[in-house]
Amino acid sequence: RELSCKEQLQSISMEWMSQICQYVVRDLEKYGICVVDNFMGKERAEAIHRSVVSMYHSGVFVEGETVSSSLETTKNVRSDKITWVDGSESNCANIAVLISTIDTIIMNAIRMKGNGQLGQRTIGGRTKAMIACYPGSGSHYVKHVDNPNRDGRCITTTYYVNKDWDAKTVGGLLRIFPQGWANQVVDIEPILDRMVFFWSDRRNPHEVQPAFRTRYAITVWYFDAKEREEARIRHREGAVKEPKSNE
Ligand SMILES: Cc1cc(NC(=O)CCC(=O)O)nc(C)c1Br
Ligand SMILES: [Fe+3]
Repeated sequence: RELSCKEQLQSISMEWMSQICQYVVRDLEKYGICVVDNFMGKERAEAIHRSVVSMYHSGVFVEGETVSSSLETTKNVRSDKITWVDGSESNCANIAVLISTIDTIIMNAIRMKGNGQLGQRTIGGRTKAMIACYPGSGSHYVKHVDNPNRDGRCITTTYYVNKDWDAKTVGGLLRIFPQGWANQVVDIEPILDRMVFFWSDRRNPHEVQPAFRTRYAITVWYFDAKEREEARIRHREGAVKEPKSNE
């Protein structure tokens, strides 16, 4: 019988889990960015890749909503296609395990901190998983901050499912411009089974450079409980326009 999600998670050795959590805590607090390779293991990563490709071909992806209010057309700001999943959809069993794994890492990283906080943030809730596809032929996403105006999102987690990706020939780098690092940039190749964690606020402006091959990424945003509550209150008063990317 198929192992339940819970059993699958337990099969992931606790040792691996605590190793990853130590990296996430240390790197997020020291650099604001953490990159973890071989996050789900090759078999599961390839299964997630197959699921995402078949979902893309089934036509459930839609044009990415621009979050910038400027009059530019969508094409100039970003040209990805997206779909939101919670993991219960058909063909998403492996994505459900990915989401549960990220949840477990974030929750254990906070527990490890002991003060119930990660980078002085109390994590409270998350979005669904947004699967993005950059259809190649130069599709990109201009430099932006995920959460410039305190909408509640505090950690961006992005998982890549691109097999045999070579950025030297097909581009598609995630380039982060970490605030406070002088003019250094962090270039991250969107390779299969790579997980990236970074603060969603103004500390990490980032862009997706033009990609010349179909490029998939799965993103989940984790909320800071207090900031999210404040955003809800402001939103109820109608002062804040919620960007589309929040579920
Ligand atoms: C919908 C949406 C997606 C993203 N994704 C990226 O920045 C690219 C990450 C990557 O694929 O390497 N960012 C924002 C602010 C919104 Br909104
Ligand atoms: Fe972004």
